[in-house]
Amino acid sequence: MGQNYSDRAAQAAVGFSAAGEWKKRLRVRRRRRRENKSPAEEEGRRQPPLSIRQPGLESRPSASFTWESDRRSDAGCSTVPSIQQPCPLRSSTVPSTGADPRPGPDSGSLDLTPGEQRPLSTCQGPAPSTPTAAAPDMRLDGQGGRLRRDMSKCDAAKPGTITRKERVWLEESGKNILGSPNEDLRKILGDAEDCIEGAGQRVEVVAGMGDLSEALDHAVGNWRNENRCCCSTNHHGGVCAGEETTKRPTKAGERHEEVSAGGLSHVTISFAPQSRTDEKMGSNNHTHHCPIEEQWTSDSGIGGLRLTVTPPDTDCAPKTSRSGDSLLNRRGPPLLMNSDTHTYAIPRLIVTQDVSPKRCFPPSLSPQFHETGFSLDVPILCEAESPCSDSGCGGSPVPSLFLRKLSSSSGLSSASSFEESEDDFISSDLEPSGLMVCGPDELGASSTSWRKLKNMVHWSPFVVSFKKHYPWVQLAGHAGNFKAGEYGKILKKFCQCEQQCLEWLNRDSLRPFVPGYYGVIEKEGETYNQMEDLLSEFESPSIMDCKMGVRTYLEEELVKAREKPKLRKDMYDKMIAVDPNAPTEEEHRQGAVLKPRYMQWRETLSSTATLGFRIEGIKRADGTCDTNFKKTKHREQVMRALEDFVDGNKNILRNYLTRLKELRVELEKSEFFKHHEVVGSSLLFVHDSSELAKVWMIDFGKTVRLPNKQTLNHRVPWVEGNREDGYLWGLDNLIHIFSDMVQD
Ligand SMILES: O=P(O)(O)O[C@H]1[C@H](O)[C@@H](OP(=O)(O)O)[C@H](OP(=O)(O)O)[C@@H](OP(=O)(O)O)[C@H]1O
Ligand SMILES: Nc1ncnc2c1ncn2[C@@H]1O[C@H](COP(=O)(O)OP(=O)(O)O)[C@@H](O)[C@H]1O
Repeated sequence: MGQNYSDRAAQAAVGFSAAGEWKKRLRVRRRRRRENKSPAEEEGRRQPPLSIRQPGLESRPSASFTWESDRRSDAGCSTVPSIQQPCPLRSSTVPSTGADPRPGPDSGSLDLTPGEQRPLSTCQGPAPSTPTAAAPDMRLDGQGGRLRRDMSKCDAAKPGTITRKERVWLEESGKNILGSPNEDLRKILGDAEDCIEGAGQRVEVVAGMGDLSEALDHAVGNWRNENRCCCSTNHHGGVCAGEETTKRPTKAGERHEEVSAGGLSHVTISFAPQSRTDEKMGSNNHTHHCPIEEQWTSDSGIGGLRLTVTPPDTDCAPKTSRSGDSLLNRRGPPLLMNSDTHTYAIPRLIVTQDVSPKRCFPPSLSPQFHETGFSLDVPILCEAESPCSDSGCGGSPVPSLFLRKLSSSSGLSSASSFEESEDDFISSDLEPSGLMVCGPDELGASSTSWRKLKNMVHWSPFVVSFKKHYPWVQLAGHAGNFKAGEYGKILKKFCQCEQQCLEWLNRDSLRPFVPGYYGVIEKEGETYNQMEDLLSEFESPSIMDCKMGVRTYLEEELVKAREKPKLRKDMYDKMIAVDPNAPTEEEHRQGAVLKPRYMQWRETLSSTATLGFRIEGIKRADGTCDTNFKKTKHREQVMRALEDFVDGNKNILRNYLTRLKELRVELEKSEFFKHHEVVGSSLLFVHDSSELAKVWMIDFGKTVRLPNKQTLNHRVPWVEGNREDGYLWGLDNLIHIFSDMVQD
């Protein structure tokens, strides 16, 4: 902790270079490419099919599983728990098919996963009647009416077993339920967590498999954390375990888990509401919110896992169920064919190099801007400025206390805020270098200045080995913005705008596509938003950050730049590092540019303006990183980068494509998305050698709520004033590119 950053970086560098590990990996990777082998083939890392059978079923009520497959994408449906012997965990009231299973506020208990009680419907059996329309080849199975199964692929010989080819999904959300055990449990626990947020409740989780304990640890850790509250009611967790009849409350913060020989783990987690307000959170005005309907109704349907929530004695219970979101009702938006021809108007404030000198600015503009160029007699900001004051978090009343980005002065301390990590690896330099290795080899021990650090993180990924068993990579964004959290969580510098977005998004239909949000936390005098670490479920993940939309600055940034132009020397420096001829003569003279000018230069240089997204950075499983995509502009260049990212693996491409399409469906339905201008937000792509491939939306620091009832279409071209961001247009193009690559 007391160690200064340069010492630790130097130490890391020594170990790093000595091992020569990165270079070795590079060589292996190149060889693999030459031989056209996947990393899995090369390393023989594919997991053998794992078979877990529950002994002692007779004495201990549970469902049994046979886990037939390795870990795959949740979209791929290839991880198949087959329910061998459905068996009630305890006699509880299971709603009949199609019935609303939710209790009234006074009911004693709610079983969110009624699946264990019933066998899956057989191929021969009659389809249960259901209020929801079913396609001819589909019908509801017997699991409480909210789980759907494609019966057309059912194996007639083993009707109760879900085969590899089949797809089982939640009717309401369309989400596949097959996935890795940890993922399944996390989902359930995540749901429970949200219910708990409403008020004090008792949540019982019965995990039918011993190897789920890590996920339990994760969730219980989350719940136990007293700082996680994002509502005014503070909870403390008392956790006990064992047979239902031997539940014994323990001290808050403790967890006892009993894992039987058969691997059945039954954990009861009780949360008692406290009336006091969390003093720590006092400065941040958290509003208590009731759990919304989706959170009550989104069960997992996983046999063997059971979640029982005793509803609070409050009026927060949901009133209506979500309906009409069936997968069957999904509609795909039209594909855009000629994305490259799409053009957007460029606001007149901004001068790019190829703009005709005759271009003139409207008289409404500040006198600093006129035909002859900028008279740059405006203050020069030698350091990057916080967008929370300059531009970011636009629209939100953000006190300057909550800076989203670091100012130069706070940089060094923020860098050292990674003291929880064992090694800090910072890769090379301001100079974009194409393929970069995520190692500190090039980083001299003398590179202590914040300026240097900030730039390095700006231009190349920041790899941090959190104490918690896995490395964490910050591919893009601002140095010092992140800090290690508990296992599975990261802390990002507090930004009220982002907080509000994450809170809403965690209750929106987009929830599966955003990091879980765990409230505000204070650590060492700094305030952070605590969120899910999206890398934690992967092994040696490959990561890509794609910034979405046709515009990377808020409309209000333009307005501000006109009213109070500020010159940015740091942006000028970044500009000439890429292209010394990019600045105008005037800008050269001043050695500075305006932020929107820089941002727009970046947009037109890359694919942002022409495709509605751009690649910010890629980190591959072998440790190599590349952030030199500033000039990746054309479709073919993007395809090459993507090809390289997935190492030519079509299954991964396919899984990404499925996930992107699912995201698009949700975006088109989302209330949040309709009502927000989403600028500077990224899609984080993560996959690993098991071919698990997921995409999430991240970075909502410049996602701004629209006034009154204004809504956006997110596809139509932007003209200043309409606030359109081109997010969906970019996603359409991305999907189109992935589709073409899958078909190729
Ligand atoms: O990527 P490079 O070329 O380094 O440019 C960066 C990114 O556009 C940042 O966006 P993001 O945070 O999405 O990565 C942006 O922060 P904002 O999002 O605050 O606009 C920075 O503005 P400043 O923070 O003002 O420097 C700008 O300098
Ligand atoms: N929830 C998350 N889980 C894992 N990695 C994340 C998460 N959020 C951000 N990152 C990493 O940090 C980088 C920067 O994140 P971002 O939110 O864009 O930061 P900034 O606001 O500083 O631009 C991303 O490219 C990604 O590598």
